Amino acid sequence: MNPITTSYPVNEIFETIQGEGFYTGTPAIFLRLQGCPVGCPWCDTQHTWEQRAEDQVPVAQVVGKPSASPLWAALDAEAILATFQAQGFNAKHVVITGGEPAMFDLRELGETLEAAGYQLQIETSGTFALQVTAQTWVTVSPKLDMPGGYLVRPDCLQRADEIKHPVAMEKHIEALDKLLKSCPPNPAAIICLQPISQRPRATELAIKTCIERNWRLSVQLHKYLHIE
Ligand SMILES: C[S@@+](CC[C@H](N)C(=O)[O-])C[C@H]1O[C@@H](n2cnc3c(N)ncnc32)[C@H](O)[C@@H]1O
Ligand SMILES: Nc1nc2[nH]cc(C(=O)O)c2c(=O)[nH]1
Ligand code: SF4
Ligand SMILES: [Mg+2]
Repeated sequence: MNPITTSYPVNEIFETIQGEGFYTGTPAIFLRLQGCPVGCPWCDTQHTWEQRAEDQVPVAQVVGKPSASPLWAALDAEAILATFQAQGFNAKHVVITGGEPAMFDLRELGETLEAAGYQLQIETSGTFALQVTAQTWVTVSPKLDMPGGYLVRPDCLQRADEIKHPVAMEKHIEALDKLLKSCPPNPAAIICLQPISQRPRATELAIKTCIERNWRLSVQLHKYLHIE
């Protein structure tokens, strides 16, 4: 008898260059999962917030479809791997994002993809308990005081390989300082500041603060390059 397999709501699968954080510049397959209740007002992917039954489609419609659509397909780990292979993707780095991918148990997916030679990265807000393989690179982009009312979990910050904080104003740096003081992160975690929506003042603030603190700048390279 087959064990029960986990099904994931997939909004998109595409191959591009990782545009954010530590792995910026790395060819990567993006797996975007549908659904997020956190509600960041400036979120790039608001089309992924709701998972509606009427938006479910066959897999063909989430591979290479226009990116800002709420359509999703239910795929298990084997179907996701088969899609990567059928597309002939070259990248061996897989970024699982969303939406909020930490709402799902990603261990079966991770084990399947790692067995096929892929390395995984998760992009998460840190507001749900992580269910990822030990080898998964964890990028936590903490979401503080967002409309959904979710709290950043100390266990996520301790597991983070990278903390990538979106900033536009001084108060966002202060909020990060307060968070890192109250919930000490993994001491090896790399800290990046990511300007919100390429705003010039946000970018200047991020550059200045990164130089002062010896943190890294993450500029969403894909937006400057006009690629997905
Ligand atoms: C769309 S989120 C999806 C993954 C997860 N929900 C999260 O927030 O980390 C992926 C990354 O994009 C960042 N992001 C979203 N909208 C942004 C914006 N307008 N400007 C800069 N970064 C943004 C998030 O902070 C996160 O690091
Ligand atoms: N190129 C590219 N890099 C990214 N890094 C994180 C992304 C995301 O939406 O999570 C993203 C994205 O949407 N595109
Ligand atoms: S947690 Fe991530 S996907 Fe959810 S609203 Fe915020 S940025 Fe968007
Ligand atoms: Mg994006």
